Amino acid sequence: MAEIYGQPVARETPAVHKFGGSSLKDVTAISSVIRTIRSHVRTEDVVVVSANGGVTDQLIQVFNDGTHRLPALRESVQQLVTTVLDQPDALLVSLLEDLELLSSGLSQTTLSVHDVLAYGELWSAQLLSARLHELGIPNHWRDARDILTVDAQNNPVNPAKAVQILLDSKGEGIQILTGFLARNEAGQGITLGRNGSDYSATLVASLLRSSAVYLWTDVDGVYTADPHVIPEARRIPTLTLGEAQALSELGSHVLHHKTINPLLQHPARIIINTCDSDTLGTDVVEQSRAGEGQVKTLAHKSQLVQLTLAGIHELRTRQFQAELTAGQINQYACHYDKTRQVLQLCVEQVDFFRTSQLIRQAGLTLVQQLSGVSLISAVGHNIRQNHRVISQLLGRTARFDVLNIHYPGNDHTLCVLLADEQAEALLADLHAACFDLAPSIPIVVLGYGNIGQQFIRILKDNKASIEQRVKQSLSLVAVANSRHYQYAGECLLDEVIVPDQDNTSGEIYQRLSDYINKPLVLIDLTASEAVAARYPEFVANGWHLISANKLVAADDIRASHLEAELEKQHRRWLTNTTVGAALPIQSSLRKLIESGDQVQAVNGVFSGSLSWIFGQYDGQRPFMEWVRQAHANAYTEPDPRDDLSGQDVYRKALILARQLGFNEARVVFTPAIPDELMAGTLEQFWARSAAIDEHVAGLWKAANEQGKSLCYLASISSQEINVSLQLIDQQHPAAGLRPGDNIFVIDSAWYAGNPLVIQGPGAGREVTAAGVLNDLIEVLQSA
Ligand SMILES: NC(=O)C1=CN([C@@H]2O[C@H](COP(=O)(O)OP(=O)(O)OC[C@H]3O[C@@H](n4cnc5c(N)ncnc54)[C@H](OP(=O)(O)O)[C@@H]3O)[C@@H](O)[C@H]2O)C=CC1
Ligand SMILES: N[C@@H](CC=O)C(=O)O
Repeated sequence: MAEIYGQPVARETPAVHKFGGSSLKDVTAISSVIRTIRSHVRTEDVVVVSANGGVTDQLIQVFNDGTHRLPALRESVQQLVTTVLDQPDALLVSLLEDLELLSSGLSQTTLSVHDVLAYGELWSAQLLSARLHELGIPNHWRDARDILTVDAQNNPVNPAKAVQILLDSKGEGIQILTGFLARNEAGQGITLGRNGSDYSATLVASLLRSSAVYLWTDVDGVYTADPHVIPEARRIPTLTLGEAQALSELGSHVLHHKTINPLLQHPARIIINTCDSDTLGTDVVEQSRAGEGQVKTLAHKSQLVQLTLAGIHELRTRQFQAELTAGQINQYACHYDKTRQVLQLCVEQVDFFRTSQLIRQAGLTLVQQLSGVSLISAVGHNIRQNHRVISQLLGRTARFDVLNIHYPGNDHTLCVLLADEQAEALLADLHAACFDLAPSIPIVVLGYGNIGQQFIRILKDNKASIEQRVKQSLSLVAVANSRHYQYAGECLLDEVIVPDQDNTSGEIYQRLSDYINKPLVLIDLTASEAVAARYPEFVANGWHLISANKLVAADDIRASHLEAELEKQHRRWLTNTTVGAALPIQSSLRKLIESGDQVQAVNGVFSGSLSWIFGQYDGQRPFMEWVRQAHANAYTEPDPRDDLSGQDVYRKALILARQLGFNEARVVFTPAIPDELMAGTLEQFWARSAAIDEHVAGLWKAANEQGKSLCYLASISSQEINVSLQLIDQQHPAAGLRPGDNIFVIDSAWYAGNPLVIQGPGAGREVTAAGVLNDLIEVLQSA
C-alpha cells in the first residue's frame, strides 16, 4: 500500500475526469458524457463537472441585472432537468428551493458573485448524479467547497484534510465533484476563475497523486494550429508536460494557464479528448523524446494590446505583474529591460480597461500602447536548442512586419508579435513550413526478422516526428518474409503487422507491379540472394533501394552495374548499415574523400557478433553457447557460420575497400573457425558444437599463456585486404573493446600519425534498425 498524507491508497490511484460545460449543455451531450463514463470511468475515480453550458452566463446576468432574469434561468434549467431525467421531481423541488434562496439572497444583497455562480456547478453535479443513479451507476455528488480550501494564489490549504475526505468517500461509487468551487481561508465560498474546473481537476489529481487526468472537452485534442484558422491542422497525439505548460502560458483554449501548475510537482498524464471520439485525443506525458527539437504546434492569440511602461524598477515590475495575476488578467510576451527600466507586455483587449486602472492606481507611466497585436508562437520540446529550426522560423518571418521576436524563459517556445491583419498569413506560412506533408513515397520492407521487426516498431513509434522531419506522410505499403507478405494500399503503420499472404514464389513482386515506374523505397532487410538478384529489376522499376543485406554492395561487378542504372534512373541506394550497423563509417569515409583527404588504411574489428562472442568467451563456458546466445541476441547473421567463417567480415571489408577504390588489393582471408568444422547443414554444424568448443578452447589457452586475447581483425589498404583471427596484446586498440563493439581505425593524409577512430556497437536490433531509419530519412529528404 502507498500513502498520501498518511492515508493508505492502492497502487492504482483514482483517475480524475473533467467534463466541461459544453459537454453537459443538453440531453444529447449528457448522453455522450454517460457513455464516456460507462466506458472510461472506474468506480474509484473522481468526476469533476462544470456548470451545464450557458448556465454560468445566465447566472452572471442574474447577478448583474437583478432577479427579473431569474424566470428565464429557471425555465432553461427546469427544461434541462425534465429532458435528462426520467423522474425529475425530486431535483425540480430542490432546484426551486435554490432559486428561492437565490432570489431572496440577491434582494437582500447577502450573496457574493461567487455564491451566485456556484449554483451552476451544484445543479450540474446533481443532475449528472441523478441520471447515473437512474441508470444504476453507483455514485455520489459533492460540493467541492466542503473539500477544497485554497489560499490567495489558489494553492490548497490543508491538503491532508482534503485527501482524507476524498479517500473516505471511496466505496460509495464514482465521486462527482463540482468544479470551479472552493473555499478561501476565511471560510467563504469562492470560484477559481476562468476555466477553473480544469484547475479543480488537476488540483484534485495532484492531491490524490492520480496517474491520469482526462479533460473531456469540445475538441478531440491539441492541434498543430487552430483548425478554425488553418483547416489543414492535425491533431497532435502526444505532448510533453513542458510543451503543455508552454502552450498554456500562451492563452491556449484547450490547455489553460493554471491547469498544468498542480501537476508540475506530481506529474500525471493529461488526456484531452471529446466524448464519443474515435481518436485517442492528445496525451500529455511527463517526458518523451519523440519529436524533440521539432515544432509541435503553433499557438495564436489575437486582439492583444502591447503596453510599454517606463521608469519602473525590477521589484515594482514583479509587484505589478502579481497585481495583474490577482486580477485574473493574462499577460503575454512580458519583457523587462533592466538597463532601461522598461517593461513591455501584452494583455487581451478585453482586459485593457482594468489594466489601465491598475497602471493608474500603481502610479506607473504608460509610454506606449499598441492595439490590434497578435502573438504567434511556435512550441516544441527544446526547439530553442535546434538552431536549424529557429533560423527556419525566423527566416519565414522576414517578409512580415514583425514588431518583436520574443524568447520566453523556457526552451520550448519562440514568439512573434505582429499586427492582427498579418497574423493569419504568417500562421499559414509557418504551418506550411512546419507541417505540410508532400504526397508520400510508398515504402516496402523485405525481411521481417530481427531487424525488420525492430525497424517497423520504431517507424510506428516515431511516425509523427519522422513525417515532420521528412515533410511527407509515411506510407508502408508492404512487408514480407520468405514465406508470407502483407500488403495495404494505404499504410500498414496503423495496423497489426501479420504477413499472411502466400509469398513462397515471390508473389509480393506481382503485388508491387502497380508501382513500376513510380517512386518507391524498397528496403532489403534480408540476407537473401533471391532478393539481391532482383536489385537490377527494382532499380529498373524506378525504385530507391536501402540495403542491410550485404550481398550486392560487397560484389564490385554487381554493385557497379547497379550504380550505373541508378544514375540513369536518378535513384538512390543507401547501404550504411552493411558495415558497422549504425556507426557512421561509410558516411565518414565519403566525407573525407569528398573533401580531398586520402585514406590509406582502415583497420579494426568489423564484426559485432565475433566481437561479442570472443569478448565474452573466458575459456570456461563452452564457446558454442556464446554463439547460440549471440544468435538469439540478433548479433549474428541468420546463419551464424557466415560470421564464424569470416565471410561476413570479408564482405564488410570489400564494401569499404570498394568505397576507397582499393580494387586491386590482394586478399588474405582466414576463417575464425576452420571450414571443415562448419561444413554441411546448419543442423550438422550445431551438432558439431563439442568439436568446435574444443578447437576454440585450445586457441584460447595458447593465447592466454602468452597474456593475449583472441580477436577477429580486419585491415584494408590499397595493397591488402586481410581478415583473420589474431592474438592481440593489451596495447592493441581493440583490446579494451566492449563485447559487441566495432572499431574502425582510419589512417589518412589528414589523420597521419593520429588516426581517426570510430567505435561503438556494431550489431544488434536497435542500432541496426536506427541506422536503416537514418537511411530512409536521407532517401525521403532527397527524393
Ligand atoms: N543483426 C545485425 O546486427 C545486423 C544485420 N544486418 C543485416 O540485416 C539483414 C537481416 O538480419 P536479421 O534481421 O538479423 O536476420 P533475420 O534472419 O532475423 O531476418 C531475415 C528476414 O529476411 C526474410 N527473408 C529471407 N529471404 C527472403 C526473401 N526471399 N524474401 C523476403 N524475405 C526474406 C526472412 O524470412 P523468413 O523468416 O521467412 O526466413 C526473415 O524475415 C542481414 O542481411 C544482416 O546481414 C546488418 C547490420 C547489422
Ligand atoms: N553479423 C554482423 C551483423 C551486422 O552486419 C556482425 O556480426 O557484425
